[in-house]
Amino acid sequence: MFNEEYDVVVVGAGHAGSEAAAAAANMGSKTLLITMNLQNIAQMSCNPAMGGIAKGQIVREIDALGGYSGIVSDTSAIQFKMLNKSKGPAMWSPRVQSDRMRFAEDWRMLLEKTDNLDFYQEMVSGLIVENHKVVGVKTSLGVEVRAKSVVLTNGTFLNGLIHIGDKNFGGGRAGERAATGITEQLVNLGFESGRMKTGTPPRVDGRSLDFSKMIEQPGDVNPEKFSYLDTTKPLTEQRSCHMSYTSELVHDLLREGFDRSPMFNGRIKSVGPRYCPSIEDKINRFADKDRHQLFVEPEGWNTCEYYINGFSTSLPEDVQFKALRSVVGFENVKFFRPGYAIEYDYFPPTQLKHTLETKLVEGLYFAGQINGTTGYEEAASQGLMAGINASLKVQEKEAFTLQRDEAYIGVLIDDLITKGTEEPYRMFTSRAEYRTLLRQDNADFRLTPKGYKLGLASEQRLRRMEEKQAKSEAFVQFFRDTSVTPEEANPVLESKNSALVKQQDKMFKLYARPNITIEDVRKFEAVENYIQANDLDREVIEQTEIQVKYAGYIEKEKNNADKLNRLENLKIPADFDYSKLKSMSIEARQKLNKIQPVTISQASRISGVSPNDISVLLVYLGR
Ligand SMILES: Cc1cc2nc3c(=O)[nH]c(=O)nc-3n(C[C@H](O)[C@H](O)[C@H](O)COP(=O)(O)OP(=O)(O)OC[C@H]3O[C@@H](n4cnc5c(N)ncnc54)[C@H](O)[C@@H]3O)c2cc1C
Repeated sequence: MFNEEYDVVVVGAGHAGSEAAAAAANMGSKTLLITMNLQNIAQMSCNPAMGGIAKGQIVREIDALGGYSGIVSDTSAIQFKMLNKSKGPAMWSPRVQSDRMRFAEDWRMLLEKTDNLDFYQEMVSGLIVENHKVVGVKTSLGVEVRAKSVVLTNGTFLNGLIHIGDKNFGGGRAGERAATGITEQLVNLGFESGRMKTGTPPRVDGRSLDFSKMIEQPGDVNPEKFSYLDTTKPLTEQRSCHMSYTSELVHDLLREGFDRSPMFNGRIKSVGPRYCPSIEDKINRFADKDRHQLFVEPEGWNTCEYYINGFSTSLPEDVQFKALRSVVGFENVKFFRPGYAIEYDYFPPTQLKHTLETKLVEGLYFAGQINGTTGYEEAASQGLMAGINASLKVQEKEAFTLQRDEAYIGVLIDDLITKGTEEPYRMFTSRAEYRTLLRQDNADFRLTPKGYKLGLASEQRLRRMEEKQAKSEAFVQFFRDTSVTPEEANPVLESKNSALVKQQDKMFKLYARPNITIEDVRKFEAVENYIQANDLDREVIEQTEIQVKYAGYIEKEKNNADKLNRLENLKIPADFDYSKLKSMSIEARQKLNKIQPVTISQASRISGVSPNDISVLLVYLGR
């Protein structure tokens, strides 16, 4: 392999790297995945869980395009929950608790079964760049591998520095060494880099916990799953999580270590994820709160290791231990691993194009935490897009990007490259202006045809999606066409305190009422007969319900998106020099020159660029 030239070399086999390698190889590119430790492929560095609010939608999107994260999330799940089920379907977010070891193993097995993919365990210490074009990588042992494109997915490893209390040491993750060389070389090549930080809670021995004192958190009664393929199945058995609380006493014990906290004594200077604060940060910032929730999450089917969600900390280990022993149910707790914080290098993502290719070095792509994001799902989706585009570039095909109204992945990448990020970026539903369109139930409709066209999504995947679409459309039409008599409708309506009908009416109208559910309309003989005769499954029924109840909202959002897309089609010439637009604000000129937006719409999303600046640009471009 040392003498071979690869189409795509992926550096790092975390969530981003694994998806990137799978995508490139599945699209027919000769791919090499180089990572520091082949035992830790797709290792979950922090909590053993996939999905959650907005992140669950991303996993569904990855799956719909033909990535592996959804499949592995299903095969390694120990508990499933559909979050936000009491809200509208745009907010429904699937989440699984995962078997950490199985997750990594299943990923590795899937990758090993992937054609065109080679593996190599070593640290990449530099890139080979000729005339602003990447042509390969160098490893710390001095091995040189030639490549037509390179995807960097180094996660938290670049000059990683781990902190526990007043101790710190180099590392990319506890027990794994940091990666050196790459940042320094990229900075010499003209890249801007920064530092971010994140943290993780202690892991404990479940045999030392008293679960009878905690509140049980079981999974859903009717669990669903991530993958649209029928090769994975919903769970038939699940493991529960538990909940406990910190207390004033726990907070006082934690405060005893504040003078040795790297967060408070100036040792950690970089910014951490705002929405995943450490326990010391929560006590400090929300001093009026006398308790904080802790979720006690099993790390797998068979292990007794537990993850203490909500207790992320870099306080000294003795302080962590003493405080945790004062939590109800934790009186005899034994530690597996203490919590810690880590600082690492990242590269502000405004240095990237929509394809995740760097603007400075041709053929070089960045994906995952290296771009300033946080989270497995955010990383995996970027990896998928970088792998796809690296492959397309080598094959001299048109680039593949997703727009903001097409996918959360489109929102994520557009936000990163247009606005940049000063703190670890995580996805939220509120970041998507078209979230009614970007639901977890329809990611296959939105993306599987695109994935199929790319050669990533299989024929089987496409057929399943087409069948679901045809069946749900026909069922919606059935409700539009079929009437129900007052005799049949009124007992059902009365039971739901819904206004009665005086004459025959279309079922669609009744079903569209907010408090009338599928269980209610199934009481009409014609509906139940239709379901049985057409063998409709849960997915088709759910899809139909959404189409009936939310048709108006969906239509409105589609119209808004269409309006935006008109602006999206107004292209700006490449390397446009904004300094000549003197009537534009200086800030806008500087930012536009730096980011080089591709369309007027993208330009309008850059912070510091006002509607007035956009008008100046439109006039100049003769619009
Ligand atoms: C302590 C800690 C706490 C975290 N807390 C949270 C949290 O609370 N919430 C959250 O959403 N996310 C959290 N994360 C982040 C989450 O783990 C990442 O977002 C996600 O794993 C990023 O995926 P990635 O693929 O970009 O990188 P990683 O998963 O970090 O994978 C990087 C891979 O690249 C390899 N690698 C790196 N450099 C080289 C090199 N030079 N040569 C060869 N291989 C290399 C590594 O061995 C590793 O396999 C935390 C991470 C850590 C370490």
